[in-house]
Amino acid sequence: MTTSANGNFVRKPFIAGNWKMNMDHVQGITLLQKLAWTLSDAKHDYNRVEVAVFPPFTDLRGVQTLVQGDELDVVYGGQDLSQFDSGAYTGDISGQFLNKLGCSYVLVGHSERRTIHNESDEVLNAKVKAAFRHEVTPVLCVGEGLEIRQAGTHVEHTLAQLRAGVDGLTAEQAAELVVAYEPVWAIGTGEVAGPEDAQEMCAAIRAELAVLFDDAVAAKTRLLYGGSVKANNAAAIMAESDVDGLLVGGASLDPAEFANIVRFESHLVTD
Ligand SMILES: O=C[C@H](O)COP(=O)(O)O
Repeated sequence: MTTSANGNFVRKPFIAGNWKMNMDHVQGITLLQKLAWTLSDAKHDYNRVEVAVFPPFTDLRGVQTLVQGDELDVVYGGQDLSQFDSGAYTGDISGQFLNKLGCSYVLVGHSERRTIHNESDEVLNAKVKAAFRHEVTPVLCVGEGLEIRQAGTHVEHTLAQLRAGVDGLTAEQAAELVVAYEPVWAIGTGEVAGPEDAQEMCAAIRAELAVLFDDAVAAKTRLLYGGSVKANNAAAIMAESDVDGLLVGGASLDPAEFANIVRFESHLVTD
């Protein structure tokens, strides 16, 4: 993350927990309550570091009720949305429904959607646009698999996904967008891309946004890293200048561990 002379962050850090297909609606409420209590005890400043959770769809109404009832500062979002607004699309969820549930964000093109559900760049671009249509901020996920990493074409591959995902967006939308770099080989495997790998890709994504839009957009778009993030590696990754946040999977299911990731600043090594 980049800080200005007064110590404030240039872009507000964004720490997000993707629960994936874990936590039914009862378990989800308990997890969120424990997270909120832990952060409250630690006097977490939500104005300084934004905290988001991405529960399964079936948990969202309960999460909304808890967030509203207890006036929590945690924001939340869906793990996917339809590229369509309504109609005969069995099993799909409209961005309008997410908006109505108070979702601030929605994941688009998570690697598990790209691989297991074969979602194409074209469909993902339509989903990004659908999210904006319904005033839900998309978190566009990009990243390479192991073979591409080993072939050394990971930057080119990931930038191609980025270009396809943001095609047709306005500069204003691109500045609001969040992009998550997730090397697929580092997801849920315990393999962590090093902070320098996260920085290499985030810098490349930012440079590409400057080409596709302009420098002002590139300076505003928040870029996340995701892949086996834990409390013990979060601070080092967040210390990289172009990394503005973390998309956390497994470790977000443990409220104490996730709260420690959110509080990465307390683990920063100072000279
Ligand atoms: O959405 C989160 C990423 O897929 C990372 O998952 P992970 O932290 O379990 O590796």
